[in-house]
Amino acid sequence: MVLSQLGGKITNALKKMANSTVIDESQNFGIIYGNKVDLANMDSGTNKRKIIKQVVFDELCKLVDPGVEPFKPVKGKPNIIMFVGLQGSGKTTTCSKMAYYYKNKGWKTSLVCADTFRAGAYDQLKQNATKAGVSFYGSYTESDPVKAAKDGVTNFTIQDYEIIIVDTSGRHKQEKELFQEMKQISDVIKPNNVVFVMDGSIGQSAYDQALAFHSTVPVGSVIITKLDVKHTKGGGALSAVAATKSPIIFFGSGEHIYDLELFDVKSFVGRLLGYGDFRQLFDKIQDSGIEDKAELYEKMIERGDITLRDMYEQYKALQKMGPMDKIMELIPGFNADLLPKGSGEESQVRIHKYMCIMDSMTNKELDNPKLFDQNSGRISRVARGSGHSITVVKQMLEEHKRFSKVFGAMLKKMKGSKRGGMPNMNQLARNMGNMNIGNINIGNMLKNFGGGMDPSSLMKAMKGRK
Ligand SMILES: Nc1nc2c(ncn2[C@@H]2O[C@H](COP(=O)(O)OP(=O)(O)OP(=O)(O)O)[C@@H](O)[C@H]2O)c(=O)[nH]1
Repeated sequence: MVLSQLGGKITNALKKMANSTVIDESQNFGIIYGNKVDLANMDSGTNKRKIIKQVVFDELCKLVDPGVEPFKPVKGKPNIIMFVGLQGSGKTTTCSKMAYYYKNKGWKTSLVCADTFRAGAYDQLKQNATKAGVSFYGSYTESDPVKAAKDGVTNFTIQDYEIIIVDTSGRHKQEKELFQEMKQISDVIKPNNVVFVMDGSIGQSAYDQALAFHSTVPVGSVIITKLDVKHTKGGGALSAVAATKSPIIFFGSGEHIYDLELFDVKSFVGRLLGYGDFRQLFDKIQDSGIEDKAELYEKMIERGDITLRDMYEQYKALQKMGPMDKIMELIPGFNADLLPKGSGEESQVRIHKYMCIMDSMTNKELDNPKLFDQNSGRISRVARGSGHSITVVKQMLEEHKRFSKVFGAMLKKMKGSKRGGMPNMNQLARNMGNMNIGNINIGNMLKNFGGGMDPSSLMKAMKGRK
């Protein structure tokens, strides 16, 4: 059976199983659990579904994990990373995302354009390098990709760059010449890691394509792109791992520079089987720094009030976590289809606007928003200073009032209560009925979690997965 079809078949079989009262052994699982589960000889009280689910999960994890340590760059020396993949797989975009990732982790990072084939590749990578805030090398006039790659790598090596990412042109396995050229680039720049980029929606051809690349250059890592695209589960990832015997290191979750997620085998398999992804969610929350703000929250609880400065800090953390719709998709059981299309983007833009406005306020105003009620001249001044209209500043202040009303009530309840006084989701949903982030209604969103769950158990559940 083609490996890429496996994920789909298993998911369907599990769904059938969930809807039936009797387990039918012909339901496809033989391929996965083989002789690992002896259903016939199990006690009648055994939860067979649970056991099968676990075995399927474990076996899929083994298929996605080749048992090879992923490449780790070494500090203080040039780490040359060469990207290869099919045309349109998302190579150029992913190179830039990876550069952004390493730059943010404090590595001296650069991008080299060795795609002299596709008109526009140079401009695309150069613009992305600017967005990512990393150095760029490329040439409009050089038509030899091997020379472009060599010059770029030499240029950055002598300047002590630690991460040098080389983007090459996309190719199909039929294109023998292009494959030869890719090999020449690899022979000349001697990459420490060759990354094979694969579109997550690719079907049956995944195995052959991956093999064609791996037999020409020493692929050491795989990145699966476009896992955010609807109905894309990334079953082809199993084929890519099988063909290259290399670990998947990241996956692409959108078109933006920050849409690159560290790959975790269990999370991925859970996602493949439709279980949601607490691990990713927890990592995002941790990266946002929200957890380091214990002191800030204690002060808020003590005051039972939220200032503009507190709101600014919350926005800052939200911005780091990325668009809201992407975060919500990671919550198991949450139906992301209920969110309006583009809602995540819109909320990011709005949050950015509001933060600019708050940047133009004085410390006194940030700590005491009531000052704006006493003197409307302050609103005009902030509008002028931030480059936004008076209407937008007023909208922002209204948003703060709503925010403060809802959370202020919650904070008052939390003060002095036994388990931190966290209300359950239904209570929160009622309180937040009027609140929006961008065009996402927070009240509706929380109702979607189901009333039984409370935020503190959510946090515990997430931590349990760590
Ligand atoms: N939704 C989504 N789109 C992506 C992702 N990664 C890349 N893309 C989009 O896929 C398209 C192709 O990406 P490129 O980076 O230009 O592809 P490429 O592999 O460099 O293309 P060639 O140079 O022709 O080989 C672009 O529209 C990207 O924005 C992803 O993770 N999610």
